[in-house]
Amino acid sequence: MLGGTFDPVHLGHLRSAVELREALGLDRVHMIPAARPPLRGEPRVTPEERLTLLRLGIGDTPGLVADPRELERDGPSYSADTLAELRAAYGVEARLVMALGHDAFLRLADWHAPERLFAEAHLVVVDRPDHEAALPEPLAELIAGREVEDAAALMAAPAGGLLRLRLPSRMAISATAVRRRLAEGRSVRYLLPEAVEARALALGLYRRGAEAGG
Ligand SMILES: Nc1ncnc2c1ncn2[C@@H]1O[C@H](COP(=O)(O)OP(=O)(O)OP(=O)(O)O)[C@@H](O)[C@H]1O
Ligand SMILES: O=C(O)c1ccc[n+]([C@@H]2O[C@H](COP(=O)([O-])O)[C@@H](O)[C@H]2O)c1
Repeated sequence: MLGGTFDPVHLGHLRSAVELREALGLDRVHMIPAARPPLRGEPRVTPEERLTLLRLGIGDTPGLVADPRELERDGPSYSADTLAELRAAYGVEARLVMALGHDAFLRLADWHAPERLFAEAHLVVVDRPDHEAALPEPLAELIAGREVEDAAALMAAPAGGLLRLRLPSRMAISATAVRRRLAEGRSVRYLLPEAVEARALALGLYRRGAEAGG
């Protein structure tokens, strides 16, 4: 699982998903837009539009799946609930991994039922440029004893481990910077997949003064 607000999806997300799949030998990566992301304000664009952009971004990429399941639940989009659904779908023996960037990882202790995340899945933390910071104390306690050295050690069990990964193509792309550029009418070429860029420009998504929801 690679969950995100995806407001909008960008090449940093998509390249990370491809490289995660390769590094861990995953059958597939479920990219799951958060309908109502728990720890941030309302996204600029509706969940349905963010899902449409994600589908366009993934296109026919092997092994990447745009997964709408969080749009089908009410209330905040808690990852613990999403992982429980994936666990029920794949069974107790499956290796389940939740991937997240280092910036999101730093807030993990504030998430809903963080211990449940480790009961359902492994956590893989992906390095992002410009996001190095010391771990807060509650997070250090939460992950104590969970960290493993490499993908093989992680995949020896169905859940419960933590691996930090530096993927080959670390990309300093953020959705915040993409939204700012679109608001200012500046180029987003090579930050977004072409089809996502084309739709964002055609609909005037993220344009200054545009309605939330595009
Ligand atoms: N360039 C990137 N490289 C690796 N991981 C990333 C990158 N951008 C985002 N992620 C990770 O993908 C997940 C979803 O990210 P999100 O949709 O919040 O994008 P974002 O670029 O961080 O957005 P924003 O700037 O709006 O906070 C998070 O775990 C985040 O850390
Ligand atoms: O479950 C939670 O409490 C929780 C709190 C914050 C973030 N998340 C998830 O983490 C992913 C990245 O979130 P964000 O806000 O960085 O886009 C996305 O799938 C969110 O639903 C989940």
